[in-house]
Amino acid sequence: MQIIDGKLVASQVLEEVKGDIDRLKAAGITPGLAVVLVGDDPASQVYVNSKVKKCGELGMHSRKIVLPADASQEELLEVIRELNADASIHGILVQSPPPPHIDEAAVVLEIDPAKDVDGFHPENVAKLVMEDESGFVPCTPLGCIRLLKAAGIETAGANAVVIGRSMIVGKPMAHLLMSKQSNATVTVAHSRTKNLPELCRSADIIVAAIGRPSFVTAEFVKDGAVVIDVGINRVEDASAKRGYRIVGDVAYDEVAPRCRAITPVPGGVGPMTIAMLMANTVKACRQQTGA
Ligand SMILES: Nc1nc2c(c(=O)[nH]1)N[C@@H](CN(C=O)c1ccc(C(=O)N[C@@H](CCC(=O)O)C(=O)O)cc1)CN2
Repeated sequence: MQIIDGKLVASQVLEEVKGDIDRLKAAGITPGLAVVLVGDDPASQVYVNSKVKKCGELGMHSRKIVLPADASQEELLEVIRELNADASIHGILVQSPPPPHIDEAAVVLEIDPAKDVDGFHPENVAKLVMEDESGFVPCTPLGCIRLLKAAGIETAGANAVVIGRSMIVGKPMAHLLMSKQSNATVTVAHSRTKNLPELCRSADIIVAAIGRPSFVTAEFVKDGAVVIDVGINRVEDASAKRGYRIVGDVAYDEVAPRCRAITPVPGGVGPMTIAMLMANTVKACRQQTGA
């Protein structure tokens, strides 16, 4: 059984990205990312700070904009319009989830698709479906594909089951797996899917992105399957330093012995999200500057 080391693969991606940034800077261009946070959700604060920190480590320009939890939709849209017009910013993202009164779809529509490094804008969604590589692909599924490649997993002809149909992971993941780059046969499962354990047992590759701790148990997994765990769930644990533990959507201890390869949580898909965000920002910078 192979444990796919997301920290290692992320560091390799970041090394490549750093080389690209150094070359852009030598040509007088500094890639810039703007990260917008609405509210004070502790997990979102951690992710936003990690993104800004990573920009600094790579020598990229960044702007962190924090709006109060009661900021209006119009205030947020105004911030995005300003960032769309800022030539030093090549990538823009609004940390998800925003507070409930914010219409996230409308916010995404306001972001210039050329700066939409999260790949959430309908123009980029269409490009993903049409396999137009000029678009931006959401960072987490892009990271999953990179992990499969790094682990030497053959996707062509494989039966893949993606559990979860979110716009941020499940749907884009399904498209990436069925694309001509991957050539897998894909089934998307969700909360209303019948006989889910049986369906998953037919899969060579399972991508768990359902957001429920330890949901995928050994009965879901056939011997020799590859399991990619996208879940990042906080579970209370008084004995843990932070008072909680991060667990995935997969019951790792019982599933891992059955697998050909599996991603752990933490240290699997999570670190890839930020690495692919940096890669998307450099791609956006290149496209906008022609460099
Ligand atoms: N606008 C966006 N919002 C959100 C995205 C996104 O891609 N764009 N993804 C997630 C959160 N996320 C980045 O934003 C993210 C989640 C997890 C990790 C990570 O490295 N996790 C570690 C564990 C971290 C911990 O211990 O707390 C791991 O799995 O090893 C990075 C980024 C939702 N929102």
